[in-house]
Amino acid sequence: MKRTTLTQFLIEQQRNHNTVPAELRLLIEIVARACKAIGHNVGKGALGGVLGSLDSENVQGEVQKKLDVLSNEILLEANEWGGHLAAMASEEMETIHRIPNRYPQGEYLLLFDPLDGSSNIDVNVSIGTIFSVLKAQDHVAGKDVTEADFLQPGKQQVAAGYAVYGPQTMLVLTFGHGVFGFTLDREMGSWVLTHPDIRIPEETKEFAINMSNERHWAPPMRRYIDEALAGTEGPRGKNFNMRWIASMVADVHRILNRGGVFIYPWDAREPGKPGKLRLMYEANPMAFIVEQAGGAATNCVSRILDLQPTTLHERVSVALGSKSEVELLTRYHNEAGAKA
Ligand SMILES: O=P(O)(O)OC[C@H]1O[C@](O)(COP(=O)(O)O)[C@@H](O)[C@@H]1O
Ligand SMILES: [Mg+2]
Ligand SMILES: [Mg+2]
Repeated sequence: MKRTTLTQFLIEQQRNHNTVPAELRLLIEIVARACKAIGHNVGKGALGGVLGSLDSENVQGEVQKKLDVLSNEILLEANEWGGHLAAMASEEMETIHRIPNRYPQGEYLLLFDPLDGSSNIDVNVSIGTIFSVLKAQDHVAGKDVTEADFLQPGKQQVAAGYAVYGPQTMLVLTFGHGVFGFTLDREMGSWVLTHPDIRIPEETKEFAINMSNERHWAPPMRRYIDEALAGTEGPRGKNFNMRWIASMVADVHRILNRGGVFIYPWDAREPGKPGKLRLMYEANPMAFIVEQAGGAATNCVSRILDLQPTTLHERVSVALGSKSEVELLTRYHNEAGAKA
């Protein structure tokens, strides 16, 4: 079997589609290398002293795990000098991180959720890293990048991807021409293309949602799930299965491979907050990947990739996966005049 490594794949993409200029290729290779290092630390577990929490909280008031901080540092350090970046933003940092003057400045902006699924770290369940790449708009050499440069709708992403640290370590990427999955060959240390052109099945009988929040949901959300739970006797006329890993990366990875829908909706406990997940680090990159795999992604009302962000750490409701299901639950919200 012919083995295509990540480097070979990226060079081919550059030749065939002209979507991956050399600078972007280098950036992705550096992110991939950082993910390899994060995966290595994840794999050490208790032996590496990487489990457990720190005393600190991140900007969203969440207690930081040791691996949240370590993964953030690995990504920052790896990308500072070689990533053709103007600046980075992370779920774990209050403000943007400009590339220090001593390093060459580039034209890209990198955003990441360094460690997704933090609650699963200490119980040895799949976790991941999510990232998104934008171009700095009107970037003028020497001008300081600001937070405003990051506030671009997700449809302007030039690349997005995630790494999943599970039974296998995988990297899934899009540049806007399909979705490609690479498995880490742990002996050789190289990413090998194992899932070319991932497509999400259009129809599904499986949903992923945290059911413990049901009593707090808006009526259209309850309608959608109630109808699925009614099974063959209900309006959907079929039985549904449920899965919830509590790592978005792992749930989305399953959906990419066998279909399904992932939902983290608005709920009434914090009515002023649109949802739990972060638009820039979680929803946008995953929405780009899911659309590129033939699925759909909305905030239950409209397309995620069209949303104009107003702040770096903005939250959003998320419904993504098999197209027909996302369209149905989005229609229920729109018919009920629900707000996103
Ligand atoms: O704990 P809950 O409500 O099930 O939420 C799980 C969700 O929270 C997240 O863990 C948030 O990600 P972080 O670990 O990066 O904060 C998602 O990955 C996941 O889908
Ligand atoms: Mg996350
Ligand atoms: Mg995180």
